[in-house]
Amino acid sequence: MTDPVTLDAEAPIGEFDEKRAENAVRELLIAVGEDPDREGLRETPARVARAYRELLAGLGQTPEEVLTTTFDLGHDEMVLVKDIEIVSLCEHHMLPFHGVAHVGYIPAETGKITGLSKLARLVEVFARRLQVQERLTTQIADSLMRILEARGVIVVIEAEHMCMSVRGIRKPGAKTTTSAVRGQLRDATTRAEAMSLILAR
Ligand SMILES: Nc1nc2c(ncn2[C@@H]2O[C@H](COP(=O)(O)OP(=O)(O)OP(=O)(O)O)[C@@H](O)[C@H]2O)c(=O)[nH]1
Ligand SMILES: [Zn+2]
Repeated sequence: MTDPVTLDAEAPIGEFDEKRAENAVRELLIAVGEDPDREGLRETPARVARAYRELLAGLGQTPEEVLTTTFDLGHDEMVLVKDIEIVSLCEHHMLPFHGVAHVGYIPAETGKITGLSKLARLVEVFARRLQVQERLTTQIADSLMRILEARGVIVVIEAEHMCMSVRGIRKPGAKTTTSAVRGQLRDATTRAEAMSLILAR
């Protein structure tokens, strides 16, 4: 069985079986006391299956696929994209958590950099899976280090978890911040500079 915590960033798992997902939703409707054949629910299993296919699309993608475009611009200082909106599904309740990711890196000495949109695509690859926020943060950071051979990486994610706001403890508005810092960005001065750019509004 795949270890969910160390889930290999390069290895997408399983195919999405839409028919099976539909059947499961139909079962769930029956389990909660609903009639899946009533007018309003007739198309619901198919809709929910399509929604999950979309929300979990990252399971079929690898970070290598999206970080293909690289340029050699000779730029060797930090590149930071802020406020990348994310929606992911928490693996404990399969409820969304949503917020923003800030992704920065110091390119390799060769100046190998990627397109700015690719950083947002990379975030999507990992967000569109069943996740915990910590692992999402780590996987983005580690794949940038590995694939771009970056000298340093910082990833900060701020998110609100529906499982904490609409059920359970019911604390809407509570935000969780996670960070992953690698390589030269661990240096106190560089890290402080990155954090001040991230926090600047
Ligand atoms: N560390 C971490 N915890 C998460 C994340 N998403 C959800 N959780 C937490 O996972 C925990 C699961 O706890 P359990 O006690 O097994 O489940 P539960 O009975 O539904 O817990 P409550 O939410 O406290 O009602 C909860 O504390 C959630 O808040 C995440 O991304 N990271
Ligand atoms: Zn949860």
